[in-house]
Amino acid sequence: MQILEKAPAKINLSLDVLHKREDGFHEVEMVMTTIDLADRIELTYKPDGKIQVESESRFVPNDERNLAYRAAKLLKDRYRVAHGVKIFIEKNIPVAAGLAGGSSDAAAVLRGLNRLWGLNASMKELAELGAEIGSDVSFCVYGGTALATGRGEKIQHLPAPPPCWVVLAKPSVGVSTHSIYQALSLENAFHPDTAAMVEALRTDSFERICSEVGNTLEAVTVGLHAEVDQIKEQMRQGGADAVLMSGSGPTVFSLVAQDARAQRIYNSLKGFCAEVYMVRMLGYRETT
Ligand SMILES: C[C@](O)(CO)[C@H](O)COP(=O)(O)OP(=O)(O)OC[C@H]1O[C@@H](n2ccc(N)nc2=O)[C@H](O)[C@@H]1O
Ligand SMILES: Nc1ncnc2c1ncn2[C@@H]1O[C@H](COP(=O)(O)OP(=O)(O)OP(=O)(O)O)[C@@H](O)[C@H]1O
Repeated sequence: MQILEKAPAKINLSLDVLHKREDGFHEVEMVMTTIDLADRIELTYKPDGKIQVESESRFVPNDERNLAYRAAKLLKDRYRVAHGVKIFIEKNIPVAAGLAGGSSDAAAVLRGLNRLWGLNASMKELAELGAEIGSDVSFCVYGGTALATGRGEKIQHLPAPPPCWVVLAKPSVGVSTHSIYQALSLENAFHPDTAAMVEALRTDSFERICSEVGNTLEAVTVGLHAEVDQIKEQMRQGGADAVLMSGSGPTVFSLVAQDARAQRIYNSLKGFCAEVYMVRMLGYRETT
């Protein structure tokens, strides 16, 4: 038996860091939404009880360090499952990019194995398990559009943004989320207006969404990788409606309403950056 799951990337429309907690994590307020740039996860039943991971990508580990493996192991242990699985990951989301690629793979494995192994766990239970793997996994279990608080694991669903193009470009550097949070100084940091972004989504206002995008971590990553600012400037000059770095970066995305303008920004970045994508928002969540 085989099950296919799509594992979409996320972007942070806004990301505010409030303070550092005693457990070392930071309290955040993030508005996240999924986009149509996705890994494809193939789950094949294995009767021998083993978990095996395969991927053709040279950037992800094919062993227990893979977040997809960790998701399968957690589910197997917690639900005392005797079955096994072969997990094949078709990697399309750039790695260490601020797009939650690994987290989304883990979430897709939780959703897919729930079906393959017939566990009948609710989405809420899967999201709670996901939080044990990483801060972005709970959001990725549902996908769609949400306000994420706590360290990112407390999810409140929001309406999908109005349809538009998302043009993304990743500079050729990888970024460690841990080191960006470590380098953040909250004195004089920029704080986006989360409530205003939530309101913009609730009132379905593309203009307000565009004027409220903001990310506390952006200045830290820009300080380390000037390419991030160069890409932002190029997108602005191309006429993007909004431009922001996603997560801890270094990927920069722009929101563009007009088809021709999105295509022009995409073409202009292609000559400058190896990894450029032009995709639609997904916005809607998993409901089963
Ligand atoms: C940057 C974002 O991707 C934005 O969506 C998330 O905040 C990070 O999510 P993630 O990659 O799933 O993060 P985790 O794997 O849980 O944590 C990686 C590292 O980031 C730091 N971290 C992460 C989340 C958070 N709220 N505070 C933190 O300080 C911690 O140092 C942690 O060791
Ligand atoms: N299935 C996976 N896909 C991608 N990376 C993985 C996976 N499993 C483990 N990793 C490791 O996790 C690290 C971060 O990868 P990932 O692509 O999830 O980062 P990210 O896009 O910055 O995520 P986030 O936005 O959640 O911070 C990489 O160094 C990679 O080796």
